[in-house]
Amino acid sequence: MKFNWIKAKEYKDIIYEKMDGIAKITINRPEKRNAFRPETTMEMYDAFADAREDSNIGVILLTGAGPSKDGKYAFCSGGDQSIRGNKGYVGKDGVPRLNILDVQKQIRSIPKPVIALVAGYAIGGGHVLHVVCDLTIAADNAIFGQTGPMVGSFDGGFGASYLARIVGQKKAREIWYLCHQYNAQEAYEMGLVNKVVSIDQLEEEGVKWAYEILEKSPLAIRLLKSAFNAELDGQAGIQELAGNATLLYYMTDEAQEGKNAYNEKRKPDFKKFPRVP
Ligand SMILES: CC(C)(COP(=O)(O)OP(=O)(O)OC[C@H]1O[C@@H](n2cnc3c(N)ncnc32)[C@H](O)[C@@H]1OP(=O)(O)O)[C@@H](O)C(=O)NCCC(=O)NCCSC(=O)c1cc(O)c2ccccc2c1O
Repeated sequence: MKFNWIKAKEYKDIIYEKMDGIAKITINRPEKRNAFRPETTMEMYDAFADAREDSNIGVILLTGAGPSKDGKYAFCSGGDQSIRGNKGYVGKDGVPRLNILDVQKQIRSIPKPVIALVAGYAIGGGHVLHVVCDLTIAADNAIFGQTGPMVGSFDGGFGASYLARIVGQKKAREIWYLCHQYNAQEAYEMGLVNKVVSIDQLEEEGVKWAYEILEKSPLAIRLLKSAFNAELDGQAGIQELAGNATLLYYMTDEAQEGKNAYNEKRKPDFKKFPRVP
């Protein structure tokens, strides 16, 4: 099915579109299996920030452009090794960066579900990208794996610890120590993806899941996301959950009384608010 995506902003390395409450970010470097360079990552950060700020957007899809000229698909093959320096990935400004880590944190903390739509390779830092998304829908041609120990890298953050929460310690260690590749069915069986569909159904399925989520209570979804994160993310996770508690508290008459009293230069009257058991 063809959807009426509307371009939301012009970028070089990504395509950013919106439709009916859904934002879609597509990494668009198919000739490099959608490997990211610092500019790609900066654009992704900017687009995710826009999707966060846009109150009409409730779900974000993250995917990779394809197929490339040789007919192969990729979600993302991680950091672009051709511009990797000795302090990170070097962009046009000559500055080395590992700024995909900022995007990982952003995906986790954005108070809206992010769904990875994976066709073809999700490898290395590209694999970690789908891992940090709330949900993953895989095409039947999807291939998953880490390459770090083969190419002189590793992601000891979410790429290791959150992966282990998803597939278990033994499997996560296997994935990183052996650097094998796993097909969509194997990924489904280890709980790494939520569903496997045919390649021509991938976007349709992602949009269907997004529409289903959009029908649900936005605050309930927001609170659930921060609740799922809180346990693993330590102080940062608790901050997110607590921020949502503050958001809800601000909506109460009790909190309004405090603010109004301050602005009206009077003593607040909190006595009228019950202390529920
Ligand atoms: C993804 C592949 C398994 C696909 O294999 P296939 O045989 O289908 O395709 P080719 O290998 O021929 O690739 C076609 C074409 O694309 C280029 N390419 C593919 N991936 C990359 C890449 N990551 N960087 C640069 N270029 C890439 C390839 O060179 C070909 O170009 P030609 O001009 O020769 O046609 C296979 O491509 C593959 O294994 N790719 C490498 C995967 C990889 O090792 N990725 C990096 C892992 S490390 C990482 O991503 C990483 C990034 C970070 O920012 C971190 C930050 C903090 C901590 C850790 C980080 C981290 O680990």
